[in-house]
Amino acid sequence: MITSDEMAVVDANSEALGVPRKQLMESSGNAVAREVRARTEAGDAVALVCGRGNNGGDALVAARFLRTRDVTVHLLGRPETITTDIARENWDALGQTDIDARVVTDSRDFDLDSPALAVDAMLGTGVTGALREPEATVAYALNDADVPVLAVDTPSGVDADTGTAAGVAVDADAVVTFHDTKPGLSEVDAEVTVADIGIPTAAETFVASGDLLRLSRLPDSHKGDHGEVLVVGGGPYTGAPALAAQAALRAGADLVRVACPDAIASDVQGYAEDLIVHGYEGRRLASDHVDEVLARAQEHDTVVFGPGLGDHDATLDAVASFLERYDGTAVVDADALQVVPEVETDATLVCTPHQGELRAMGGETADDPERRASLVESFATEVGHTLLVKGAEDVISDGEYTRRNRTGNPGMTVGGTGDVLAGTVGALACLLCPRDAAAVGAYANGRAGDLVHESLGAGLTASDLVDALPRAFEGE
Ligand SMILES: NC(=O)C1=CN([C@@H]2O[C@H](COP(=O)(O)OP(=O)(O)OC[C@H]3O[C@@H](n4cnc5c(N)ncnc54)[C@H](O)[C@@H]3O)[C@@H](O)[C@H]2O)[C@@H](O)CC1
Ligand SMILES: [K+]
Repeated sequence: MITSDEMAVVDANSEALGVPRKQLMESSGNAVAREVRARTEAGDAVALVCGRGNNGGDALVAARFLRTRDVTVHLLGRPETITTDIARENWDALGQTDIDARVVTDSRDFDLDSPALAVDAMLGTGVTGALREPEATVAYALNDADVPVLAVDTPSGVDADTGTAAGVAVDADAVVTFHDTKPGLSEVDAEVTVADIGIPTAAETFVASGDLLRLSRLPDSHKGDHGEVLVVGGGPYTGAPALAAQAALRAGADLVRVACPDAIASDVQGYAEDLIVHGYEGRRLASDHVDEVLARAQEHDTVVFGPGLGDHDATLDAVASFLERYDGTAVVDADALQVVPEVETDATLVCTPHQGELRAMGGETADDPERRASLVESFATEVGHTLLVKGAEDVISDGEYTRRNRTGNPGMTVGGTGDVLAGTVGALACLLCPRDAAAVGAYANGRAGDLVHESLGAGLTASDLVDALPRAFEGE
C-alpha cells in the first residue's frame, strides 16, 4: 500500500535514477490499454474520458495502444489548459493520428453514446475538493449510463489516501492502479488491479532527491515554524556541539540552543554568533545537571544529544538518567550511543552510530550492503528506536522501513562530519517522522559533501559541509 505523498517521492526518485515520468506514463497507458482489452472484444467501442492532468495523460497514451478497438477520446477542457507537459505532449501526439479525439468544454456537449466500456481518467491522485465542472456533470453521466466503467488509478473524485469523496465520485466497476495499491481503494467497491509500471526498486530502497519532496510538501511549510533544537554536547570537545548546532540552523531550524559546560561556553559561542549558548556549571555533563538540561529539552522540539560530551563515567550516568526521564524526540550520537541499549526510555530516538559504535551498542554489521541493511533492521527492532548507521552506504531503519543512502564520498571520513549529520537530523526531526528525518538527513549531508568535493576537490572539512547544506536541500 502506498500513499499519494509517498508515490510522489518514489516517482521523483525514479526520475533521478533515469526513468522519467513520461516513461512511467507510457507504462501506465499501456497497462490501462491491457485492462481495456481484457474487458472488451476487438472492434468494440471504448470511450476514454480524460482530465487535463497526468491521470488523463495515462488514457491519452492508452488510446495509442488500442488500435484493435473503436476508441473515442473525450478531453474535458481546452487543450491549452492541460496542466502538465507530458499530458500535453501525448494530446499533441494524438492529433497526428486518426483517433477520434473530441474536446468537451461544456458538459452539455459530452456525448458518451453507448460504448462497450468507458474509461474514467478524469482525475487521479491530483484531486482537490469536490469535482468541479465539467467533471462533476460527466461523473453523473457515467454513473447514470448503463456502461461498465474502468477507472484509471482511482475513481475520479475519490481521495486515494482516504477513500472518501468531497462530492460526486465516479462509481467504477474496476480500477487499474499503478505500482502499488492505494489506502483509499480498499474502501471502494470495485475490482482493483495493480499494474507494474517499471518504477525501479531502487527508487524506494535508496534515498534520493525525490525524498526532498517530504519537506516541500509539508502543509505548514509557509508558516516559518521550522522548529527549535537543543544541542546537548561539549566538555572534552568544543567544536562538535558548535558544528551540530550550525548544521541544525543550516538544515532549517528556526532556533538552535546549545547546552554545554560553562567552562567551554564562550569557546562554543565564539565559533558562531548565530548560536544561543547556555552553560551549566563545571567542565563536563554530570548527574547534577540533568534537571536543568531536562527542563531546557522540554522547551525544544528536538534534542541532539552527544556531540563532544566525552565518555567519562559521570557523563554516561547523566545521559542514562536524562534518557530515563525524557519523553520527547532526540538524536543520539557519539559517546552517548553506548547508553541507549541499557536504558528504559519513553523518548523517540534516532541513533546515528558509525559501524564501530553500532558494534559497541551490540549491533552487528556486514560487508554486503543488503545483509547489512537487514541486520540494521533487526537491531532497530531490538532497540526499539530508529537507526541511521553511517558508512560508505548509510542504512536507515526503524525496524519496519529500511532505506539506504549512497550520497557522500571518502573525503567525509574527516572529523566533525558526524556532528553535522546529527544536527541536520535534529532539525529535520522537528518536521518529519524519525525515519524520514534520518533518511533525508543522510541524503542531504552526503550531497553537501559531494557538492563540496565538486567545487574544492579533496580535503573537505566539516564546516564546509555546514555551508553547503542549504544547496544540498535544493536537490539536483
Ligand atoms: N508515479 C506517479 O505519480 C504516476 C502518476 N501517474 C498518473 O498521474 C496521476 C496524477 O496526476 P496529476 O498529479 O497530474 O493529477 P490528476 O491528473 O489526478 O489531477 C490534476 C488535474 O485535476 C485538476 N483538478 C484538481 N482537483 C479538481 C476538482 N476537484 N475538479 C476538477 N478538476 C480538478 C487539476 O487542475 C489538474 O488539471 C495519477 O493518478 C496517475 O494516474 C502515472 O502517469 C504514472 C506515474
Ligand atoms: K480516474
